[in-house]
Amino acid sequence: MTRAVLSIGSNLGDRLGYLRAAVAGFAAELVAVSPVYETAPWGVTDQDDFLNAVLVVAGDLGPWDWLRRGQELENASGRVRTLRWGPRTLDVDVVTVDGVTSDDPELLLPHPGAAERATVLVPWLDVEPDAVLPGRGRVADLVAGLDLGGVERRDDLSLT
Ligand SMILES: Nc1ncnc2c1ncn2[C@@H]1O[C@H](COP(=O)(O)OP(=O)(O)OP(=O)(O)O)[C@@H](O)[C@H]1O
Ligand SMILES: Nc1nc2c(c(=O)[nH]1)N=C(CO)CN2
Repeated sequence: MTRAVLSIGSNLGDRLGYLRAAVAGFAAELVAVSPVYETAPWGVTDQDDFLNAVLVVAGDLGPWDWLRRGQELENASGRVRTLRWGPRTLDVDVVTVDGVTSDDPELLLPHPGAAERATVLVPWLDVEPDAVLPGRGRVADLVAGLDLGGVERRDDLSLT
């Protein structure tokens, strides 16, 4: 049994529909679903805004199973891999799995970008106010040090 925090995002096509498909894909393991945020793109800034959310999941699956399930859902969304950090129908990142650390490039844990990404930490904080990013500290403290401009909660959109 493991518990994982997943970051989901979309900025191409039916963004909310793709996020809902990700939620459906983890329905049996869902512990919590965050609000939806509309977020300005980081990395490659010349692309459309994303919708981002965070899922907490738990079940009889290991770290690689969470990754593979996420990749299956990305593929099912018709995701085409072009540019790094470029537009995508669905992205599923494994942020943490319990206290597991991994330096395998195919599954880096905790996700190395998470500590700097308001698009991950802000929705995570909504569902787990006491969350800790292993090795980096309390999510609330990390969020306090970030620029939250361009991260707007969309209470008119729901994943549940
Ligand atoms: N924690 C992780 N979650 C998801 N994919 C990971 C993780 N660690 C490594 N990877 C690998 O990253 C690759 C997918 O990268 P992808 O193209 O989705 O990156 P990205 O989402 O554009 O960038 P970033 O990884 O910075 O969020 C896959 O090969 C996957 O195996
Ligand atoms: N706002 C936002 N920007 C991004 C995102 C994302 O999920 N949200 N994902 C990216 C590639 O992983 C690149 N840029």
